[in-house]
Amino acid sequence: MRVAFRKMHGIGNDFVVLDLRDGAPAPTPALARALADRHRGVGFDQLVTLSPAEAGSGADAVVGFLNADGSPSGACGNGARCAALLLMEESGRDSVALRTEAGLLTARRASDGLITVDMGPPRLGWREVPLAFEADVDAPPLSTPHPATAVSALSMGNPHCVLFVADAEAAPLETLGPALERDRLFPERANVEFAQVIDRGAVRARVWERGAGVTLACGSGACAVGVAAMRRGLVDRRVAVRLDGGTLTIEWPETPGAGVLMTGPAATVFDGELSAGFLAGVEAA
Ligand SMILES: N[C@H](CCC[C@H](N)C(=O)O)C(=O)O
Repeated sequence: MRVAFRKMHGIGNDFVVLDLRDGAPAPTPALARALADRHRGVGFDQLVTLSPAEAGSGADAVVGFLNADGSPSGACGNGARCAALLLMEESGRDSVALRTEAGLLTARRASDGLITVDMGPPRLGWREVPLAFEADVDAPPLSTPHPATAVSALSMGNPHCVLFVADAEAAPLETLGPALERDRLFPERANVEFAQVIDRGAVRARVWERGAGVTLACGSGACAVGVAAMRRGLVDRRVAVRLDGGTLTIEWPETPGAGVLMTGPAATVFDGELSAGFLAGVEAA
């Protein structure tokens, strides 16, 4: 069996894209983990799969995401931009629709070669995050001690914990990230963002991702940071979220039910094909 893939990234959040539209089998968590290995595999933060969309569903493809540890993710903003780029290049169109676990997401070309994805509305109920028990999502009772002045929990189709800190550069990502990811408040674990408001138009944020660890960027995390800061009245409804790998623009119109618009680049690195030996090694393990 030949398994072709495409390596892509969005401001350094990197992906292996597997096109399953020809009926190829879905990757197992073991294949994801082997592929994610940056020495013995290809290396990625998330594995992105493209599957055929049902006729008449309005979607161009069904897009799925697996983390480097093999666990599923309901949403992935940077991966959605990359999937959209692939589908736009293939079809020659300037807008596409992706069916994801978080819903039908529309993506379109923006100026300067960037891509905007409507990530859908944030989910702000405690059950939707989800939290383990009923609690205020704007003051979630974390068990893990932390240096934040304010905390917000919310879902963009995947769970996020946004911690507002005075200095994002000094945030202990490597130690607090994994502790907060597995805080008992989060039954499905959480992505963790340390956010420092710079001014009404900019936030500096650093990310520890559920199932992937420190990443250079996280699109859904940038949306979560933007939404949390907007809900607290700390920034305007359009904000630049500066991540380690680059900047995403997050806009959340005030219209009721509006989705969060995320704009940023997407890039193709190379196309490749997995060797029979690699696949056999995963099977045998
Ligand atoms: N890098 C992704 C998010 C991955 C989230 C994943 N780590 C999870 O388990 O929810 C993004 O650009 O939105």
